[in-house]
Amino acid sequence: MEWTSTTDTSTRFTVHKLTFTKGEECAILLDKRILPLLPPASPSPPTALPSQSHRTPHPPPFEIKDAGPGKGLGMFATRAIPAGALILVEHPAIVTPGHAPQSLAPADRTAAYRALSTVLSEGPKAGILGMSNCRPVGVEGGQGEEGEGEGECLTPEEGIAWTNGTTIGLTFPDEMRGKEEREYGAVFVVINRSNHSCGPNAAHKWDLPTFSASLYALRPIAPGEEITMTYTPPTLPSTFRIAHLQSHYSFTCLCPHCTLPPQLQATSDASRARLRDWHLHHPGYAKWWRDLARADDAVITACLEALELVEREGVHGMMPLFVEELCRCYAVLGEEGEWRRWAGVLMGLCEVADPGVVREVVGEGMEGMRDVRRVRRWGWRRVQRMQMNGRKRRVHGDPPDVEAYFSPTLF
Ligand SMILES: C[S@@+](CC[C@H](N)C(=O)[O-])C[C@H]1O[C@@H](n2cnc3c(N)ncnc32)[C@H](O)[C@@H]1O
Repeated sequence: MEWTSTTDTSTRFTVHKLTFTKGEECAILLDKRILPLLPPASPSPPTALPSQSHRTPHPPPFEIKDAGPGKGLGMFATRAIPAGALILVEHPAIVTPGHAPQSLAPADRTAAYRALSTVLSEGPKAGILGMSNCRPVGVEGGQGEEGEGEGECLTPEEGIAWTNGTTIGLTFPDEMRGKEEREYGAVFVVINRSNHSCGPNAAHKWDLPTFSASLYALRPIAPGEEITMTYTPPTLPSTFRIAHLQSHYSFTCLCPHCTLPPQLQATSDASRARLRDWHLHHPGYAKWWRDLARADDAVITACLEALELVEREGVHGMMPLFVEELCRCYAVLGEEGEWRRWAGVLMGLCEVADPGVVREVVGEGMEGMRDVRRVRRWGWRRVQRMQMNGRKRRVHGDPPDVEAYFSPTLF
């Protein structure tokens, strides 16, 4: 990829164009202080997907088509997509700061956003200007001081950035500490065609070194099914979600999770609140594994219950949290059948989303799958129980402390 310094739109911002190896282009409106910290121009291997090809599957498992009244276009599966599978890898077409340009004088703000499309070649420019814009576009050309209304944008580029911008991580210099200063959004011409659902079946992951995002399935997606993401935290109460989607994206969410009868809506909100606060109300592996006063199935029971709620509410993005806990529990209990079952689920779910967690749980190079005794803390609890029963000595290397035998809460 190649960086081309282009337009200084104000003392603070500049627009850069990045051209990738296959000719895709990205226009980036940046605080100048970030420039030296951008990824090097040379292509680098992806960090997100070490175990698989990081290219969009061929042919792509989706098509873009009309999504029905009021929804505009959407992304639809053209074949079955398994849970965790890669759907698409894409470079952004534009990147913009979330808030800072709003403080610029209208003329500078207009120039900054305008430059985003003018630096692009005709094809990518048409691609970006064809994206959805849910904001009214006000007076253009920097004369907008009086004309600016609520949520109004000065140029189509600004409205498109607001409607489609997906938060990405960049590297920031120390002096840029403010949360708002560090908020950058990227618009992807294909990924951002996916519409919202409060029970989404897909999510995306940003990879800074390759300057790309990977869209992947959160659960199995059937052929013909719409591929959806969430634009708002799905465990918030439905009234919050609906208000947020209306104010930010100008649509009323009519997904099945927001249009339940009142009684069922209250139950759904309560279930989502429980999932959101799970760590406050339920025992977790970290506090349980050495605590032999707690039942062996305490965390497992809680996780299985959580997974039922996840399934019922369609918030599959939370699944890996609980599946990881199950794997760790079954490892210390030395239950090979259950461990293999859940490790297989985790590997599928996290191949794209979080390969690091798979390495931690299953071991480097999946060695735990070949020999479970290589899994960290394998059978520790079982051995301790046998030892307590006088049948076996302590496992080599484990601490002989009293906490290992009794719950700290008993003292
Ligand atoms: C990021 S775009 C999604 C793609 C868009 N449908 C298109 O045609 O390009 C966001 C816009 O799509 C529409 N949209 C997304 N999800 C929707 C939903 N669940 N119901 C109705 N409209 C939705 C809204 O107009 C929203 O402002």
